[in-house]
Amino acid sequence: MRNAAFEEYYKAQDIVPVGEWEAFLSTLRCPLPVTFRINGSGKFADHLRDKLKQDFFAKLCSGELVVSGGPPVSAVTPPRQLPWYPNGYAWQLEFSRSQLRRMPLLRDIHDFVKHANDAGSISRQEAVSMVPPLFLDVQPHHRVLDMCAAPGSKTFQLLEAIHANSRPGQTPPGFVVANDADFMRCNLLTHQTKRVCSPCLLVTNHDASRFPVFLAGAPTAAAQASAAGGASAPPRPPRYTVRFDRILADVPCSGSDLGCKAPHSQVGGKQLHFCPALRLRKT
Ligand SMILES: C[S@@+](CC[C@H](N)C(=O)[O-])C[C@H]1O[C@@H](n2cnc3c(N)ncnc32)[C@H](O)[C@@H]1O
Repeated sequence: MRNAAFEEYYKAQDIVPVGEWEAFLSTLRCPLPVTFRINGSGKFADHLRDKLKQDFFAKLCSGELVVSGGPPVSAVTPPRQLPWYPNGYAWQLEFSRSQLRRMPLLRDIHDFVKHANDAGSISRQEAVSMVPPLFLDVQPHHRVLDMCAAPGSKTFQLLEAIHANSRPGQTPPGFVVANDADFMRCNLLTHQTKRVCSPCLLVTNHDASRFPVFLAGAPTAAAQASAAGGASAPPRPPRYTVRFDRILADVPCSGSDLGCKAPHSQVGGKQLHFCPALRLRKT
């Protein structure tokens, strides 16, 4: 896992002290642990968390492991609950491939997580990616704009916050506008977020640097009466510009092949990978 161009690029950024260079590289080479989040909007979320703990993780910690054939495998790192994530819904698993192959209980856990992910009751998501929506402290009445939203793991969390504490069948007053400049990725975004089954979501396909102004009309008494089958021609409600209470701009990483969909800047013949309009760059 060496890439001369990558190293040259990062050295040129001058962000890693010389004495920490090797530690920096070896940290980058460590495989990421599997992390996942139980989807809090599902009505079985607590049940799922307890099942994982009791049926799988408790057995793992009590050493009930059968190893099938071959040389002994290294000790398994116990699953770790991410302590900062609410309700004990986020977990981290660190199994190597050989452990997974040789230990039936680990295989069962792996399959369970995979199927629960396919069914929409959990989401595989990196731990760092779970953090921004938590910091936004979204409340059910908030109007939220997720500017660069696809494939939608953070949108999912934002919607969960909008629906927090709502009773079954109740529609919260807030909403999330999830936007992405890439049409195909908007498709992915719709697929991912439809698992929340929320009427409080609008998916849009715009360049976030030229995001259109949203107009809304306050429902007048006449309009409400009309909707209820009363008056025939309600007057047009006054228009106002929608202001968002929370905005998430999860702009593309500088090294990501997703790239910015706004025009790139050219400096000295080199293309700069950042969103000029968003004035943000993520490394
Ligand atoms: C880091 S990803 C977003 C990940 C997403 N927030 C999540 O948690 O699943 C960045 C996204 O920004 C989109 N994008 C790039 N340039 C954009 C622009 N000018 N306006 C809106 N979206 C843009 C890309 O298509 C990509 O889907």
